[in-house]
Amino acid sequence: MSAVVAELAAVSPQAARAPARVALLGTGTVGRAVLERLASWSGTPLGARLSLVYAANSRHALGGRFGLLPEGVADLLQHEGQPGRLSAVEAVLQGGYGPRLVVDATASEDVAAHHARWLSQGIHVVTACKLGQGTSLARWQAIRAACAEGGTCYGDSATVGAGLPLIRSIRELRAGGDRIHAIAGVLSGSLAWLFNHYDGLRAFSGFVREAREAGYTEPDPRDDLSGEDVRRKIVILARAAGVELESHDVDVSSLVPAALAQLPKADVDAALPQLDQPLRDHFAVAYRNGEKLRFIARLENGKVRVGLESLPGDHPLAGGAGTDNRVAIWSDRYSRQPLVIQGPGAGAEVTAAGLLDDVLRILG
Ligand SMILES: NC(=O)C1=CN([C@@H]2O[C@H](COP(=O)(O)OP(=O)(O)OC[C@H]3O[C@@H](n4cnc5c(N)ncnc54)[C@H](O)[C@@H]3O)[C@@H](O)[C@H]2O)C=CC1
Ligand SMILES: N[C@@H](CC=O)C(=O)O
Repeated sequence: MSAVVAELAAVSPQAARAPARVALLGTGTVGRAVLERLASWSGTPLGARLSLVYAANSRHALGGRFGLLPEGVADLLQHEGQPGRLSAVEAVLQGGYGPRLVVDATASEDVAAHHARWLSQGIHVVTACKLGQGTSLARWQAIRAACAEGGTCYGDSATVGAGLPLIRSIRELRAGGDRIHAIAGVLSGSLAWLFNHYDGLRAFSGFVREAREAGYTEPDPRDDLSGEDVRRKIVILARAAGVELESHDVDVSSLVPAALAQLPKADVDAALPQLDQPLRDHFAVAYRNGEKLRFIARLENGKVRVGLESLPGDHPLAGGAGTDNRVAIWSDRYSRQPLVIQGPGAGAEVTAAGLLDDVLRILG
């Protein structure tokens, strides 16, 4: 039982049994999968623990004091949703006894900027978005301080590895007295998928479009290809490991040519072929050396770098398939051979499951 639920139980057993009141922000690739998973819990003990009282995307919002049926939310949002304001979230979560939670399935800076405020007001936050903990050190510190102030939890498992037990393992090693010496690995599911499929023959841009259609990339695929998404993830892992660095301390080598980086989002798709020749060249060199291309993040001696590497086929970080993330962690107890964690690192279903696992962990 979490501290918050234990406190509620002490005040009123009715309060402790009340379902948690949940607001879901974002009904895109990940948000839709959250709704599907919630719908699959309907009529089960898991379903009885949560009541979805608010859902919103960037255009519409929908509140239901007595709970919304997850299976009907997408339709209702489109036909009956009203323009939403983030300030409405606190009001809609008020009332009733259950713990209050926001699930952030957006990639929105505005939403991330609200995390600390909600946490300090007693609202737990569970997020797939890395803009809360993976950007400025000041915001990361504010989130930690707000958790302490509000007696709340920040569920961040889905921010790195789409819910793989990465952040948790690092925290548990440290809680057991270990120091983290180094972390290295593939942290991008979309880039893993791209380099597991790219054959140097077909256009790289075609693979990028496939990865986007499959829901592996960020809403703007340049966030993956530029290494920005990986920057945020390694920053989150580094801070969890006790290295409190700033985002700009990370040395990132982007795959995005300058001309493509400057385009408005609407023009990106047509310009993706700008990636093709540089990637063909990288691939040709790696192929001649019998090596594989992998997009790697490394934290070593307090320094962090992110970029494309050409690795021997039998290198420990060259393995994996599909969207697999593969991360090696060296610590006091894993000093010769690292702890290696591998598994799908992108995709709607695994990410939604990671988010809802965090929700259940918080409810205890
Ligand atoms: N797709 C994946 O495999 C994974 C994604 N993530 C993260 O999950 C988040 C969502 O990703 P996707 O679902 O792929 O993106 P998406 O673009 O498909 O969906 C984003 C949703 O957020 C909504 N939104 C934007 N601003 C909002 C606001 N102010 N209030 C309410 N809703 C708002 C949009 O309308 C849309 O419904 C991102 O932060 C991403 O980094 C994390 C792990 C894996
Ligand atoms: N775009 C991200 C999705 C998960 O965070 C990735 O490719 O890993």
